Amino acid sequence: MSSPESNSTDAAKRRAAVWAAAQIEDGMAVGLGTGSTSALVIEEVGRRVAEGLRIKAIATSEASQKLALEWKIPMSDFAHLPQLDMTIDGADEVQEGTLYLIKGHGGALLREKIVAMASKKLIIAVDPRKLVKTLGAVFALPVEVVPFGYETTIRRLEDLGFESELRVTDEGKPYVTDGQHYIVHCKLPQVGFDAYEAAAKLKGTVGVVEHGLFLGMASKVVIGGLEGIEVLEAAR
Ligand SMILES: O=C[C@H](O)[C@H](O)[C@H](O)COP(=O)(O)O
Repeated sequence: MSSPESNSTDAAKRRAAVWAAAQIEDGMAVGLGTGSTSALVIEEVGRRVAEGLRIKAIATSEASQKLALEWKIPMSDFAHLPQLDMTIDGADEVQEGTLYLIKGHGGALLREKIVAMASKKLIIAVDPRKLVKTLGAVFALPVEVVPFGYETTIRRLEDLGFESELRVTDEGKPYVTDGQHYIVHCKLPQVGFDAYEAAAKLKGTVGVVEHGLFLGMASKVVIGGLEGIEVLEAAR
């Protein structure tokens, strides 16, 4: 049986998802995110498509692609859609004020970043637990690495000051992403942390494919709540 807390979190996610899906207009090319909140967005988009909304979409993971096809959402790819009007995705953490994000605990950060970069707008749908004052307050930062030599890549991430741990499955095997990479969870320092500096250091580390810091990318963050929603806009 689910607890009252998980019920209220689910209701909050759904409110945020419904608002985000309502931002899609007829004829748009749309990126579909990954995770439990994005699954609710896909469900809502599927409902709107069944009612006649005409869109083309690109998914940020194999799981979201499968779900979108189950909902009969017309799916496409970057060979046919050079640019997307909007991507709707979730996040693990949203920093208050800056709207900087940590993403990737669903293992999809690389495709999520590629899709977000190809979108005019990135709308993030979350429940209130995701709002933080400092990035890394709750979650470690997922960093996608090449499997070859991951042990030495982890050592270099540690040398940069990030306490790092390989993500493993319940069976104790390395977690493998859709892109056949591994994920390393890096603890972010909570004092004197500079997100852009950290992002540059991570990008400059050989063996790192991409990291889950999404800085200056979110156009809007919609937070579902018990009563309704709140929409935060990025200061531009
Ligand atoms: O890789 C996964 C994504 O970044 C998700 O958007 C993130 O983990 C949030 O997922 P959820 O909506 O399930 O909390």
